[in-house]
Amino acid sequence: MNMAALGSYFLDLVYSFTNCMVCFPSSPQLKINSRSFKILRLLGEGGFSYVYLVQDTSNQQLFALKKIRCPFGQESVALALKEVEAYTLFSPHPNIIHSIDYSVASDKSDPQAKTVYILLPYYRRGNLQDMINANLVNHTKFPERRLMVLFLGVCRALKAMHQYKVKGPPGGAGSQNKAKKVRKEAARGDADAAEAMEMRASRRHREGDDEEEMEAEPLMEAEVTMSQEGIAPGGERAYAHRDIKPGNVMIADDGKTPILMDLGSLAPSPTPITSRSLALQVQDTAAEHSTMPYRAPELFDVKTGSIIDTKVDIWSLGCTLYACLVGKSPFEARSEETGGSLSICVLGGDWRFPDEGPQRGKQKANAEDAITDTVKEVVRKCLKVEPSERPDVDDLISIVEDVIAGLPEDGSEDS
Ligand SMILES: Nc1ncnc2c1ncn2[C@@H]1O[C@H](COP(=O)(O)OP(=O)(O)OP(=O)(O)O)[C@@H](O)[C@H]1O
Repeated sequence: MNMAALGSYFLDLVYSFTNCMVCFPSSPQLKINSRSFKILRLLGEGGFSYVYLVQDTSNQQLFALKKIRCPFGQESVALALKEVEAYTLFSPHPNIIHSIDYSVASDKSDPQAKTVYILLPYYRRGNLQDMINANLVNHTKFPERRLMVLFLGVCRALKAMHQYKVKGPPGGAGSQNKAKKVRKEAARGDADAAEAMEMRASRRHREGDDEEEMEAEPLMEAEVTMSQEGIAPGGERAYAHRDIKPGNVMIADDGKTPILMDLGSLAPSPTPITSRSLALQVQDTAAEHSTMPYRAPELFDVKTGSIIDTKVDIWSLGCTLYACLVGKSPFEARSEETGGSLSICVLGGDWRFPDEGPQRGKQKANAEDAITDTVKEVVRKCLKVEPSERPDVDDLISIVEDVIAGLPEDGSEDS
């Protein structure tokens, strides 16, 4: 790692420790496509990324800025840009995050290293995991109806992904040619030219003078878009999110609308597992992208001849709903209880609600803590070890709508 990269890495590390910028004499600033932002604080971090709260210096508007380090050249840039592409794919959707702008910055002293910045709307209420944590600390729980309405929103976001309809070529042939050009440039290793084009496109988009063209602008040698090749406009091209978990569901400012985020793990679906090497590759990708306590059993031990499809998300939804009801994933809960490994619990479908099993009598004592049977049934349906026994997203939506219709209004609608 060169000195500049080391310096930037160190700064990120300091931010992550301090989680606050006030200890610096003045707030650091950065520019995304000639627009200036003041970095206010670190919101969160993932494997190779940091998410900052930033403020547009021209109008004080707040945004979240995801900074993805790509130290390994074109391949890691393509991966980060795949995430950018995913943000534009489903936009606009009320329950899926969209990106506002992005840019790729070069490191002057290391031509290999790049940093991808993605500007996102800022959700001040945090995510479902933050709400779960608050419930655990305050000994409170989600009002069931409100929870199921949130859950329904997540299901609707997934419907848009699982049943994505291919759009026509926006921007026409011209922009398709540009797409090819950037791909060629990137392939030639002329990443700076590709980058300059992306930044110009981004600027045009922001200024609103060429929105169509921006939509069609190539974001990368795109796994996501390329997977649509050969499918006529209007035809279905399913995608699986592959990392559904409470931490990836933000809560909009109205307190009622869930926003599915972190589209970095999005992948075309289904994937027929035609060889042992593909099985291992899919398993490795799952280990990298899908959070273990929420990961479907078929991804722990990928079998040659099987098909991995969108049912992996239905499993993760079941785990997410359980976590909202109980405080942690069903398999974390069970492996802590039994001392067994998490993967064995997942593969065996070994989980239960806290008021079931040997402790039942004792735990049932507090009727207020009881989870409504119809809500439990939603979890049970999603957590079938055999993927084909899980409902698809349409079935799940109608099940959840029926459950909501049968639930009493929550006492106080906490906004
Ligand atoms: N738009 C946003 N508004 C507010 N907070 C956000 C936003 N985006 C991300 N965050 C915060 O940053 C954290 C990390 O974001 P994100 O999940 O996108 O990063 P990641 O590197 O992909 O992490 P993961 O390891 O979970 O995949 C989130 O859990 C959340 O707390």
